[in-house]
Amino acid sequence: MSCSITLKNVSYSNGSNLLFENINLSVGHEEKVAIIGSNGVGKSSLLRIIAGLEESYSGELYLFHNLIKNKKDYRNFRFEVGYLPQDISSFFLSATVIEDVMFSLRTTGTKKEEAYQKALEMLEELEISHLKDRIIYELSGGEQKIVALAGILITKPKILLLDEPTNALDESSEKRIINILNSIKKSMIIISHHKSFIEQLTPTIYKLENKKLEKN
Ligand SMILES: Nc1ncnc2c1ncn2[C@@H]1O[C@H](COP(=O)(O)OP(=O)(O)OP(=O)(O)O)[C@@H](O)[C@H]1O
Repeated sequence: MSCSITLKNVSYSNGSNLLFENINLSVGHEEKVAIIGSNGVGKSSLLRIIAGLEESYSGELYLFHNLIKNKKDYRNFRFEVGYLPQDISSFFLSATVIEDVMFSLRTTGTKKEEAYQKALEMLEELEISHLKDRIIYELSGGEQKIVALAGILITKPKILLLDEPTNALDESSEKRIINILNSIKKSMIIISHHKSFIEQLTPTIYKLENKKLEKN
């Protein structure tokens, strides 16, 4: 199988607290994998490792079969991985929705006019065109989640890492996210407490429990 993400014997401690030990996981090309587990077991920490934000783990992380030893190695893949953190309060770098979604694309070297057009298309695709000129921090939590997703999807990463993508969303917004995630062909790891949400995305569900990651 062609793997986008591989973890080999990954262990991680938060201070003196061992969160997980010898975790192995393979996420294939365009495969969707969900991770569930109780509060505080380390799901977000595991996703942060895969997102290149934690270095103090042991074991091996591979992206597209390349061993990632440090942040410098990770830099080669920074446009291939889109990470949506659980807490998006410091996610946005621009004031308005359109500016922020454009900004994401500008970081990849896209010219302003093209970035503007593509950002408009992305807002339309996610059905949030009406929010275009709104100040992001005046939006609801759910609206902010969809704007954050727009900023990630516009750069067309090959891997999506989504930490609780629907935790602030109402039923209709959650449905919209399900449709969007089902329509895009990317390798994904999705963390969620909502089993009904996860089951509409993928049959491949892992549970983090007792420091181990097991197929659910
Ligand atoms: N910045 C931090 N400093 C200290 N401890 C932290 C920090 N972030 C997380 N922790 C601790 O690490 C443990 C794992 O947290 P993590 O967020 O990875 O769990 P989780 O499974 O994602 O939980 P939840 O389902 O509640 O989001 C928890 O005990 C948490 O209190």
